[in-house]
Amino acid sequence: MPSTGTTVAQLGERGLLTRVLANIPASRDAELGAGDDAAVLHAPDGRVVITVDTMNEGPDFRRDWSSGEDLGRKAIASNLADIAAMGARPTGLVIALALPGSLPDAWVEDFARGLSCALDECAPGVGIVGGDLATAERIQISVTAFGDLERRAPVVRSGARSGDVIALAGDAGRSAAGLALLAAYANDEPLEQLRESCGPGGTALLAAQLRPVAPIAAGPAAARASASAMMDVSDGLLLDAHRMAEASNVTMRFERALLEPFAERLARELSESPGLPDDPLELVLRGGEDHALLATFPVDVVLPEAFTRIGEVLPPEPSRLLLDDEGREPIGWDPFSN
Ligand SMILES: Nc1ncnc2c1ncn2[C@@H]1O[C@H](COP(=O)(O)OP(=O)(O)OP(=O)(O)O)[C@@H](O)[C@H]1O
Ligand SMILES: Cc1ncc(C[n+]2csc(CCOP(=O)(O)O)c2C)c(N)n1
Ligand SMILES: [Mg+2]
Repeated sequence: MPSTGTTVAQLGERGLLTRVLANIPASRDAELGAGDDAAVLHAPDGRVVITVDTMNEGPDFRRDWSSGEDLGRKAIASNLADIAAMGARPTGLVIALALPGSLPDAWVEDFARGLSCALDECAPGVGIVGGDLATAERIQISVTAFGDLERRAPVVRSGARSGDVIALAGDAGRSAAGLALLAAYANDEPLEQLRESCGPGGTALLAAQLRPVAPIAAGPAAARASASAMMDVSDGLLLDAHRMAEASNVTMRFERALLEPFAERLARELSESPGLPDDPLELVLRGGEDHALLATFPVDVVLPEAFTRIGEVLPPEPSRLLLDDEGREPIGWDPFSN
């Protein structure tokens, strides 16, 4: 993207809207898209699934690590994962952006490209139906996403039953491994150099952190296959599974042998980045931001293609979380204590 050297302040709200609106896809489900006071979205099921999530420069991302395109992609993955986690099909999004006046306009075009590419790749036909522009000292990105249940019941966190299989669609620990690489090296090395020194495996982990890809289609697939409970894993497998276990009043037991392939993949990808981190299985258990789908299914169900079995649901025990027979604490990401 050739930079014209123009800033957001020079472009102004109108100019910015023209730039942004020119580059974002429309939604197949929009009767009226962006451009008026509000949008009109179809709700074929009659019920609407709604979620909102905010990313703030500083606590949630750094501009020297994430490009505009990275953040556009991450905003789509993290928000559509919440819609998918209800078993719903995404129908549209609205995006509120607060930008510093000094931000180059190329950043905004880059961001819009990230939105479009991620939508094309993981939810074709879903688009941005509106948004809001404001100014702030640091970038804030707030996304509201909508979804349709297609006449199914929502797949809630409280539906896990003793005897169910626990399954995962998507990555575990790879995004956190990418963040660990950034934290360990990126202050001394430019990102390009870091990509070279950590090899293709490390580069893939950086991408998992900066541009996570969520298995959006797996959400409705799980619902069609009678998933009993589901959520996206944003704060870490143990912490999010603990939320599901509490809501369902069950114990979730993960099998070490079934998680080992995730840890082995991580170990391979980290092999050219010595000194990092100590135990890949701990990253699999505690790492957040992969936006994988954690679901439970009755034991006789054939798991949808995207899902891998990782454990089983037990009746409530003193420990809500077990790794084989060892009790585990719900340790993961908490935005207020990190
Ligand atoms: N400010 C708020 N007002 C009302 N409800 C809230 C507020 N913040 C969070 N919640 C609700 O609390 C629940 C848990 O929120 P949390 O952010 O942990 O989960 P989530 O929405 O799945 O997040 P993630 O984006 O990390 O997947 C959600 O149902 C959310 O709507
Ligand atoms: C610069 C920088 N600092 C920290 C992190 C880690 N981080 C941010 S949000 C989040 C979990 C999901 O958040 P939420 O629950 O709000 O959706 C995590 C693990 C990062 N990626 N970049
Ligand atoms: Mg969630």
